[in-house]
Amino acid sequence: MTDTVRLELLESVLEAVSVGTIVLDAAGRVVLWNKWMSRHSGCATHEALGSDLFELLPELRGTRVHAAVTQALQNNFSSLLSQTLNRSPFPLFSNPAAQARGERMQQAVAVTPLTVAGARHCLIQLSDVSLAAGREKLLREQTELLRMQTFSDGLTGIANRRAFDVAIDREVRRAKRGGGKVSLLMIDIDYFKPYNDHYGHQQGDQCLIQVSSALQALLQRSVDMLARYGGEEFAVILPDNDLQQAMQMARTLHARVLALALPHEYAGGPAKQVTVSIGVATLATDRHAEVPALIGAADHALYDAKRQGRNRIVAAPPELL
Ligand SMILES: Nc1nc2c(ncn2[C@@H]2O[C@H](COP(=O)(O)OP(=O)(O)OP(=O)(O)O)[C@@H](O)[C@H]2O)c(=O)[nH]1
Repeated sequence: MTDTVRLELLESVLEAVSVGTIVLDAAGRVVLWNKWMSRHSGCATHEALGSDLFELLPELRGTRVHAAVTQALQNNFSSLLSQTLNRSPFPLFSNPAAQARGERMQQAVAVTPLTVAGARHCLIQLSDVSLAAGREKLLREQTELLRMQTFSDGLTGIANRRAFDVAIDREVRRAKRGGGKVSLLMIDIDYFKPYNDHYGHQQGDQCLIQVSSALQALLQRSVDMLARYGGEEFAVILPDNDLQQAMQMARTLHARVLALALPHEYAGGPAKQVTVSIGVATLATDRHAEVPALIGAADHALYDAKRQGRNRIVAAPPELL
C-alpha cells in the first residue's frame, strides 16, 4: 500500500467513524474537523478549519474542555472529562428533532496530546452517550420503583410489613445504642369483618385507604413510620417517644379516625361508624427486651382494648417488656 493510498484510507476512516474528531495545532487552531462534527454541530468543515476553537465555540471558554486542551498543549497531559460535571459541553445535537427541542447530545469527551511533524497538537474525541445515559436513567427509575414496590403496600401505598420489620429492628437497635426509648402503636379497625360483609370488599378496601391516609397525614416527623401490619391492622413506630408521648399520639390518631365519620351500620358496638382500637407499648432501653417483646406487648394491649369493648386505647404494662 502506497503512502497516498494509506493517507486516503485514513481520511475515509476518519470521515466514516461515529466519533467526533477535532485536531488543534499548538495555537489552538482547528486543523481537522471530521464529518461527524459537521453533522452534529451544524458547522461545516471548511468553516471550522483554521479557526481558533474557542472563538468558533465561545461557550467553551473557561470550561473544563478549555482547561483540558491547555493541559494537553502545554503539559502533554491527556484528560477524560467526567460525565457527572457537564454532560453536554459542546453545542451538539444527536439529530434534527433533538435540535428542534433544544435537547443537547450527552457527550463523552477525551482530550489527548499528539505530536505531528515535531509540533504539539491536541486531539479531541467526542462520542454520543445520550442513549446509554437514557438507558441508565431508565434503569435507575425502574430500580427505585422496584425498591418502592418491595417496601410499600400495594393497596394503601404506606410502608408494608417488610418495611416495618426492617424499621422496627433498626429503631430498637438505635435506641439501645443511644440509651433512648422507642414506642409502638398497634391499630386495628373494629368490626371490619361485618363492614366487609355488608358493604362489600371494594368498599372495605376504600375504608382501609381512607383510614391509612388519615393516619399518615398526622405523622409529622420523618422518623415516624406508619405501616400496614396485616389485613386491617396498622403499626406506628415512634422513635424517641416515651409512653406519655406515644399515648398522646394514639389519642390524636384515634380521634382522627372518629372525625372521618365513616358510617358502619353493622358495627357490634354503640358507635355506628368506623372506629379503631389501639395498643401502645414503649421499650425503655434500660431493660433487656427486644423487638418481639415490644411487638408482643403492643399486641397484648390491643387485645385488651378489643376485650374491653373496642374503640379505645390501652397501654401495655411495663412488666410485659
Ligand atoms: N376489604 C379488605 N378486607 C380485608 C383486607 N385484609 C383483610 N381484610 C378483612 O378484614 C377482616 C378482619 O376481620 P377480623 O379479624 O375477624 O376482625 P374484625 O371483624 O375487625 O373484628 P375485631 O377486630 O375483633 O373488631 C376480615 O374479614 C378480612 O377479610 C383487605 O385488604 N381488604
